[in-house]
Amino acid sequence: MNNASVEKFFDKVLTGRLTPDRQALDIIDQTLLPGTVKRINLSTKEEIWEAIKKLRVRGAPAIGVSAAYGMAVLSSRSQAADFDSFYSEFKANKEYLASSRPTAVNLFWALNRMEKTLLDNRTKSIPEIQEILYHEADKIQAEDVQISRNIGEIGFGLLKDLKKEGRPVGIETHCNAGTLATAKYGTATAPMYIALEHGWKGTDMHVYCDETRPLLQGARLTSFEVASAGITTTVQCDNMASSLMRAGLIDIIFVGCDRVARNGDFANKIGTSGLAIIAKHYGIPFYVCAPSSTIDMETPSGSQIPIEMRDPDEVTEMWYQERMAPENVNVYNPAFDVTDHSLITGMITEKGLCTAPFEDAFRKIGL
Ligand SMILES: CSC[C@@H](O)[C@@H](O)C(=O)COP(=O)(O)O
Repeated sequence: MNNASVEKFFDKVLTGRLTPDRQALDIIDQTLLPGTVKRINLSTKEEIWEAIKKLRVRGAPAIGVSAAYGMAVLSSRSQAADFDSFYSEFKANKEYLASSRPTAVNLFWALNRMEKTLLDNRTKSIPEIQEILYHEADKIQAEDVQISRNIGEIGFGLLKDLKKEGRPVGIETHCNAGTLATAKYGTATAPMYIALEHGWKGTDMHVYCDETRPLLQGARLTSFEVASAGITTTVQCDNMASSLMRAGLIDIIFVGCDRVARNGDFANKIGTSGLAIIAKHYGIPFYVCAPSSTIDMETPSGSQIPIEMRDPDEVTEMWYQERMAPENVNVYNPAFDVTDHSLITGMITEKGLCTAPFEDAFRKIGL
């Protein structure tokens, strides 16, 4: 794939943007993928909340970008006559959007950043502040593109070291930490897209996407993205990871994260910790791709990360015509799990590669 076609691919699947009149968010509805590629507009606070809650837009950085744009759109409609009433409307909208999902820290990070911008500009007129909020959301979006690019360049360095003549580099990933989950390159997928930009062919890599039960982000989203970009792709069920690794097909694992605690423990899509444990057993390098906005120095360890529990129907009915389990059976359905820092080979941030001890490494990159 040449650079022009990589760019065309990105244009098709980009997640966070505004409509031209800036009155609504324009997102791809990820619940319909891969069968239907449909863009939808979100203009009310209820629509934005519902889209995040229902995973129409999902993935930690994309949730943050959407929340920032959401605050800019909602604030632009304010009829408030003075700063205090403008700010109290802002705070009510912020609190409402913050209640959509609990685990990905980027949501709160982006909302707090928008609030700080508003407060830093409190002496300006309301129309000026409304414009500044749009500008800040654009900045968050543009920074996310650059952050993913940097993560991709570092990850690409690791891929280059693994390249051997006559055999693709085997990469396993879990859930979707791809273009759909960010503003452009993804985090866990960024090394692959950057590899294409550096002239690798799609056949130089083989990406193994865990299907990612229960909502199948790996099967529906990552394989769709990566295959659309022309990279050799295979989907396997989550319980096949050990079999893949034992067969010698996996050289490296890249995953994303929803929140990284100060000690390096991190929450990511349910199933990630199991993957890390299996990788440790087989001696396969396990890398977490982490924008610094996902590292939460206020959370000491993984035990303090709030884990979202989701609707039991996602396990018993959601993707099938018939029920998959008896009516009223108990269901355990956490959306995320915590991986212990001892299982991580390295954490790739946009500011450099962090290795244990993680707290020291995070301090060194300015967190
Ligand atoms: C760059 S996205 C990182 C994570 O948000 C991703 O790996 C993940 O777990 C997403 O979960 P989801 O429930 O689909 O929002």
